[in-house]
Formats: sequence, structure tokens, C-alpha cells
Amino acid sequence: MPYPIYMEKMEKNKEKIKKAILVLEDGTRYEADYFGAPVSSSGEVVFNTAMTGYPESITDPSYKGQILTYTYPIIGNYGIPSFSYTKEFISEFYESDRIQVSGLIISYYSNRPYHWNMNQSLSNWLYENEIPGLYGVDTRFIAKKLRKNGGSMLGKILMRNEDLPFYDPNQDNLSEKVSIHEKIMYGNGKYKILLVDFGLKNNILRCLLRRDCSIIRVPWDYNFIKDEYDGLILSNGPGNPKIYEKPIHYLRLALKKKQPIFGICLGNQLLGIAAGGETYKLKYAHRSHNQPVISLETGKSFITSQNHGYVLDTRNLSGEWKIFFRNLNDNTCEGIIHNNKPFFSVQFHPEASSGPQDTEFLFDIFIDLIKKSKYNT
Ligand SMILES: NC(=O)CC[C@H](N)C(=O)O
Repeated sequence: MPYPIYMEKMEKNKEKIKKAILVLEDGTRYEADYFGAPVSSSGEVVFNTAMTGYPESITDPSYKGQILTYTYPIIGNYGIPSFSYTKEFISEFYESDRIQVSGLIISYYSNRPYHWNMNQSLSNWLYENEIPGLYGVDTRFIAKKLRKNGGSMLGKILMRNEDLPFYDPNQDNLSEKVSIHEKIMYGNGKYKILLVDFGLKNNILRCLLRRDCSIIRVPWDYNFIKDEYDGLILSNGPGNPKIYEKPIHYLRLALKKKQPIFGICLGNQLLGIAAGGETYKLKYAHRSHNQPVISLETGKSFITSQNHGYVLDTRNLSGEWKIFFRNLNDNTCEGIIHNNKPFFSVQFHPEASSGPQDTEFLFDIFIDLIKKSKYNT
């Protein structure tokens, strides 16, 4: 066993640490030790190069159906935070109320976690939620392999002599699994935001509540066309954007109206499709805290937090739209903006969490657009 491990529950049960196997769709088999729960799991293996923020990423619904590999070598060192809620009943430190990843693959599991706000260890949290983790893995080797295959591969974590079929989450409607089923209202601010939840990250709610908004959060397939609102936000979310035909149809209708629209990540892809564009899978997916983008409006560049495997092909975008941001690494589209209506969207995460907060000002731009359209100023 290459690394020590901190597995309270396992130790209590005097269960011996056993080996598990990572199997990739190209036939690669990789033996490693496990932490968290001793259960087998199948999904799309992706990797993230961020150095911090594992509690936020693990609870980000955009990771639904995915097995997350960290290239940063030490994970678990600050445990996981307390389960506290704001007065609006939004989790203070998590991006949703549950673990969303199907498994974790890491190099070194830190066996002495410490943080003033720590509630329990990462291993314990995974154990309680029946999610497996593998440690002692050369995650940079895995990342290189995944990169060669467009940033992801189907894979499975297998315990004992079990087996599972491969599972491709991109064939599924994942928003159905992670979105809400009933409307939820938050705050009583001046600006009425209709927020379509495709699997939203809580920090979108927190950012809006700090900006005098009242939020009507609705399920992914909610028909918002007849509703009254000051601004429409399309959240981030998991899976293949092309699956979400119903909301794309509603969006085409919303584009005929004049209320401001702001799309984030999956929201950007859906808005882009509604505006005539296409989406395709990136050659190298963007999952990190240090993705550089440039605004084609101002010429300013920003470091952004990202988590996406698909991207917009803007070639067939209707002439009313232009590219708002571009990625400075691979030149892909990082956002679009309408020429004369208050509609824009970004592929990165202006709400960050985790990651750099440099682009949170986009929420202010959105509120300014609302002020203009609401008060005609
Ligand atoms: N974070 C997101 O909204 C991700 C969008 C989409 N599921 C993708 O991977 O490209």
C-alpha cells in the first residue's frame, strides 16, 4: 500500500483495506486502493486540474454521472465543511445538497485533514453517501490518457470481483435527475429573476441575492414563456446540451421578447443553440481554475473557473449575435452577446465557487441591463 489512509468507518469495522480496479473503455485496468464507500460505480471519467475546491466540485450538479479525477496530488487535506444553511435555506459551503460525482480518483489521500470549518473527512463523507474513491493512482497518467481521447473516457471503479456495464451519461437527460421538481422562491429584492435550474450551482443564487433580486427558481423543463419576470437566467448543468430540446424551444420564443437573458455554461450552450448555433465535444475539455478568456468587447482578459466538455460552434449563429469571450488557450467560444437586445451568456463560471471570482461583475452587468429595460433609463 503506497499511502497511509484515514478511513474512520473502515477502521471501526476492522475491515481490511482492499484493492479496487479502475477500468477504462480502451481496456486499461489500473489497480489502486480505495477510500470512501466500497461500492462499484460506472460513468464518464473526467479530470480537473484545480488545486482546491473539491467540496464545491463534488457537489456541482454539472458533474452528474462523471467520475472525477484530480491531477493536483493532495486531496482531502482540509476535510469537508459544515452543513450550515443561510437564512434563505441555501447551503453555505456546498454547490448543491448532495454529492453529485459518481466517484473520485486521486493520487494522495491526505490522512490528517484539518480546517477550522471542517465537519468530517472526505473519506467519511463519501462513505456515508455510498460513493467510491480510488487513491494511489498516477492521476497525471490518467489525465494524459483522457486528453488523448478528448478529455474523457467511459470508465468504472470496480470493487472485489464485481463488474458493471459502462455507462455514458451523455445519452441521458441528467437535468431531470438534478433539477428541482417544484418552483422555489428566494429573497424579496427589487429585481425579479426567473432562474431555470438545469442543475444549478448554489453560488448563482448567492450572487443574485447579494444584488437585490428575488428569485423564482424553476425546473429545467418549465415553460416560462407566459411568466412575468425582469430577467431570465439559464443555469449551468450536466450532460449533452443537445438533449434539452424542450427548453431550447422555450428559449427561441424568449428571444422574441425583450427581457434580459443571461446564460451560464450549459445555459450558454442552450442559448447558442436557440440562436442558431451548434455544440460539439471539445478536443480538450476545460475543467480547472485557470482558464484564460478575453472579452472581444473590451479587450480585457480574465482568469476563469470552468467545468465543461461541450462548446459552442458559432459558425451558424444568426447575424444578430457575436462572440463575447474567447478562450486564450484554444480560441474556442467562451460566450456570446446579442447585437441590440440585452442577451448574453458565458461558457465559464462567473459565480466561480470554486475558483477565481474575477468575472462576478457579469452579474452586475446583467442587473444594469435589467434596470435599463425595466425603467427605460
Ligand atoms: N458546467 C456546465 O454547465 C457544463 C455544461 C455541459 N454539461 C458540458 O459539459 O459542456
